[in-house]
Amino acid sequence: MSEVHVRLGAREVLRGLNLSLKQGEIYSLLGRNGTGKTTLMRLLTGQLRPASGDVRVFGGDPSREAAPRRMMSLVPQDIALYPRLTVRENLEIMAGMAGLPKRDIPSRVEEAMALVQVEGRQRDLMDHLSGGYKRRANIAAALLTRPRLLLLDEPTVGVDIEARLSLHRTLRHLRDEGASILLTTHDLDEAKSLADRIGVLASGRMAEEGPVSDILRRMFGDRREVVVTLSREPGETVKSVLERLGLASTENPLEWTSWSAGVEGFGSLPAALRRHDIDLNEIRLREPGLEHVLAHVEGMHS
Ligand SMILES: Nc1ncnc2c1ncn2[C@@H]1O[C@H](COP(=O)(O)OP(=O)(O)OP(=O)(O)O)[C@@H](O)[C@H]1O
Repeated sequence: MSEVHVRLGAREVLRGLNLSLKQGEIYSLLGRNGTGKTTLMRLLTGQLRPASGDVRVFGGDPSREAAPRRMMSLVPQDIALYPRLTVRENLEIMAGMAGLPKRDIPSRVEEAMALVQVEGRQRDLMDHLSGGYKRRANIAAALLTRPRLLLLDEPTVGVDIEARLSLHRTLRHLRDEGASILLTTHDLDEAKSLADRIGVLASGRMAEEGPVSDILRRMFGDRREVVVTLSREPGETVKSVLERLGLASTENPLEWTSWSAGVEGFGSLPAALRRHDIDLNEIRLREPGLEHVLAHVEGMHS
């Protein structure tokens, strides 16, 4: 999509957004609540049309043509299956609703269940499944049509670690088979380990985009976060000394941070802290991560 503008009510949610997904990649969309991640998904599924700009999926306009819509599947956050039917019954019904030929339904259901490893629970009622298995079944429903583009809205919220790892394996497998995968997540570890590229939405545009390691290098270079942990909560005098030394407070009153000039170390900071008799518990260097990228982006757009 290019130069996409969307207004919802009085809010201009997207303001000139550009996004291009590659074949065979996992792209993770990050951003604060309300930055427009769900809106972007609704544009791709054709449920919403931009006020201006262009949305193309496999060359077609998903809001006007059925062909691009048939090549994609959306996994919504809420479980969209019947609670009083079994996993298999649900998938058979969904396959019929998706318009698959009757003779293909049993094999497609088997295939989808195998992809998310839910075969062992196929005779269980949806209602009786754990959150993780419900999520797997929901994803299986999206895979029945063998989509070339898979959209997932926060797919691992509230699922246990086993289901999360299983889902990651499934998504990597689909990616390796050539599908494009776009997912939203607030879990930064997930984005880092899973995504080939991330995009950070802020102020209606993609504020940062690329492989995580490239963004970190571009944004922070060799710099490391210096984390100073005090032995006891600082009074006003100590606080002003810490601030003069270039340290910023964090949510933890004992923890103060700044940025090093490079990988070398702390510079003159330990000596300066000693000189001011500040009770130090620990001082360490932390590699910047996605949480720093988000804080940086949000700082620039707040
Ligand atoms: N129908 C609507 N009318 C007016 N404003 C809307 C409407 N739908 C959504 N919004 C607003 O548009 C903004 C973007 O919403 P969207 O759901 O796309 O955000 P999001 O990034 O998916 O949020 P979250 O992370 O909470 O899921 C929000 O501020 C939301 O309040």
